[in-house]
Amino acid sequence: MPRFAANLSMMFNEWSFLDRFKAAADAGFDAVEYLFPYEHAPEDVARALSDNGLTQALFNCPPGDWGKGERGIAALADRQEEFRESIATALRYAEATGVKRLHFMSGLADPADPVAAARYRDAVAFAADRLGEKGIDLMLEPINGRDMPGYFLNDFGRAVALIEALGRPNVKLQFDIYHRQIMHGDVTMALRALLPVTGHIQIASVPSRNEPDGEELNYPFLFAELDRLGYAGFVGCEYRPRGGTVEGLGWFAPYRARRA
Ligand SMILES: O=C(O)[C@@H](O)C(=O)CO
Ligand SMILES: [Mg+2]
Repeated sequence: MPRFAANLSMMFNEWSFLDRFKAAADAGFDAVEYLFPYEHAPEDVARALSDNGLTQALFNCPPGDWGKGERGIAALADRQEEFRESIATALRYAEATGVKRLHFMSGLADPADPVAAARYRDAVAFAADRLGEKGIDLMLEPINGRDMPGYFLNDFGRAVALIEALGRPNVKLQFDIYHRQIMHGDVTMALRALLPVTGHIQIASVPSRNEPDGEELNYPFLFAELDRLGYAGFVGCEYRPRGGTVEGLGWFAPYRARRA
């Protein structure tokens, strides 16, 4: 059975960030993920995890100035120093939370620009080395251009080609099924082909990005397929509930972990 991680950036928004951990545990999750923890001290995040018996599945490195529209800085010109600092910051939170995988966003840049491509590749190699020293995997996540117009890493094939070209065992694919379906479709065959390089999976219905309980994709089939493939990682529930988060957890009932 897949091990689900509640995404606290999208789910449980009825609670303040640090209270979402308890809400997720009460709902039956034993792992959480989110975009960014950086508005909170590392020790406060660590306490929210340990108080509620939760495992930190994943979070993102700082993305540049999110409020001004930045979506990562890895492929951007003249941001190398800030990028390196962002990795150091993320590693401080990784040490506090015990997370074993981190994702950093590529940024908004033309994928055909050779300078952006070289910067991104250098950034991945640099971060892979820093994370590898701590036993942490680096996730590369292709994101669809409808949700994030102008995003550099907007193609699964390109992400996998880079992972294979770099040949570093701790650089892996973040396979967000929602993005995959919008960008390329053929989800099941892609899971079968790419599972060896996949380090994290995320889910949502398509096209609404709500609960994974209908619309274009048959999630019960895909969850069974992950079991058939022997996927042992986390499945991040990165969806926006249609209404109340708890009220929308009907899809989760058959998979809910038994909690004391
Ligand atoms: O799919 C997404 O949007 C996220 O996983 C992410 O990291 C960037 O927004
Ligand atoms: Mg995602």
